[in-house]
Amino acid sequence: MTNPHAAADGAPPPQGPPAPDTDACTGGAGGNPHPAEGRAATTHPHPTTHGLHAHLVVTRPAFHLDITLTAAPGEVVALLGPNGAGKTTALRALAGLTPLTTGHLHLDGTELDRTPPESRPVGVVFQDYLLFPHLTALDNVAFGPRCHGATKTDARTQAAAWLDRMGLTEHAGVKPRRLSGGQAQRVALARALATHPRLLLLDEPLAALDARTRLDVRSQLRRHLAEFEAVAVLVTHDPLDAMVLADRLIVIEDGRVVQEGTPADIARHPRTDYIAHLVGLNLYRGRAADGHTVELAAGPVITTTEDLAGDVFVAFPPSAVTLFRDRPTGASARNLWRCEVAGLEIHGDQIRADLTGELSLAADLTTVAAAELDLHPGAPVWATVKAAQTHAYPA
Ligand SMILES: Nc1ncnc2c1ncn2[C@@H]1O[C@H](COP(=O)(O)OP(=O)(O)OP(=O)(O)O)[C@@H](O)[C@H]1O
Repeated sequence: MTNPHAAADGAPPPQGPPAPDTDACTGGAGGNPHPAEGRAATTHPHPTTHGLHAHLVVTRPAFHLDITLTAAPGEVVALLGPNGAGKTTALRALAGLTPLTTGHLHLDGTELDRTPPESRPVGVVFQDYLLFPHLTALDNVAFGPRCHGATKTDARTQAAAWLDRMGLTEHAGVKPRRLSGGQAQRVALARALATHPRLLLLDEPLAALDARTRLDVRSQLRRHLAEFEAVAVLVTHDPLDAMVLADRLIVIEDGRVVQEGTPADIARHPRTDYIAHLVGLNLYRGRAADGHTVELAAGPVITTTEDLAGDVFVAFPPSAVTLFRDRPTGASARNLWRCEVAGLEIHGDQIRADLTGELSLAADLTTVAAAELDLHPGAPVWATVKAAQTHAYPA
């Protein structure tokens, strides 16, 4: 983690910085962990409201990012998306490390488009923390305030208070190599917050932690973010991090926003295969023909309980699917499809069967049921889903 107050917070470049100390902050000497791709410096006041208002356009030979991003002070927004979607590019553009090809970036009414990273009121926590290896936890945190003009004593007093808030007082004199992943992550967060940023950027902040530590740090981070009064933008691959930490999710695919909303809304109404997969739902797009019947483009029909017209999505969880080896007779489910097992994998304490055929879908069943049905790749099966267990909504 570091702060792209770059020079100001003086985080080290990843490949190993010159050794700064808390007195060594001289506007750029500290080094930026992710060198800016170039920009001139100016800050223009702009009469927009508080918070973040950004239209980020970055064009590269093989990639085009074009997203609009707004967030109110106190709001935590997660950028979620598959590899290569443009999340990091968006974060770097917000930090000033990647220049905008076009668009704008306003924070609390000030235009930052051309403000260099070290002059932006922005704090960044990177997934690999990027703490100065030769400075103690206290001096890592004190570096930001020191660069903002605090005396050495003041900077250290502020840093001590931040470490205390993070529950790290007893580690204040420890160098990063002697900190656990979770502790280093909290020092990194303290270092970003110690400069009182108006925009906090977190790049996969929990990715480097093992599962157990991740659980603890996730709940601590949630608490700190709840207390943070400015805008926080989080980049993650992990839907759980996004759901737990963010007030609002912005899903990016191929450089564009494909869906935006509260975690609950996105989990219930996924609009792309990527999101449906993330939240563990089977998702189809079709046309509601007579209210309760949705005709899928690929052929089959799904019966739902919702009364809709026009283009719709239909979703249902793998746990709603019941499998039979022989065609069921007198089954109450109105949705019945002839399928074949394409693959089987352990999914928690269940077996997940991937099915192809009249409809492609995932079905969850117990290991006992899988054994009784003698499921194996290539096995023919009948899949049923009750209409009441499907959920349809306008596309
Ligand atoms: N400095 C760069 N120069 C040229 N292309 C780049 C650069 N950085 C990223 N890209 C490309 O831009 C696209 C978006 O990358 P980006 O890292 O923003 O995606 P991401 O959503 O953060 O992905 P991941 O989750 O894998 O980190 C990718 O195609 C990537 O290869």
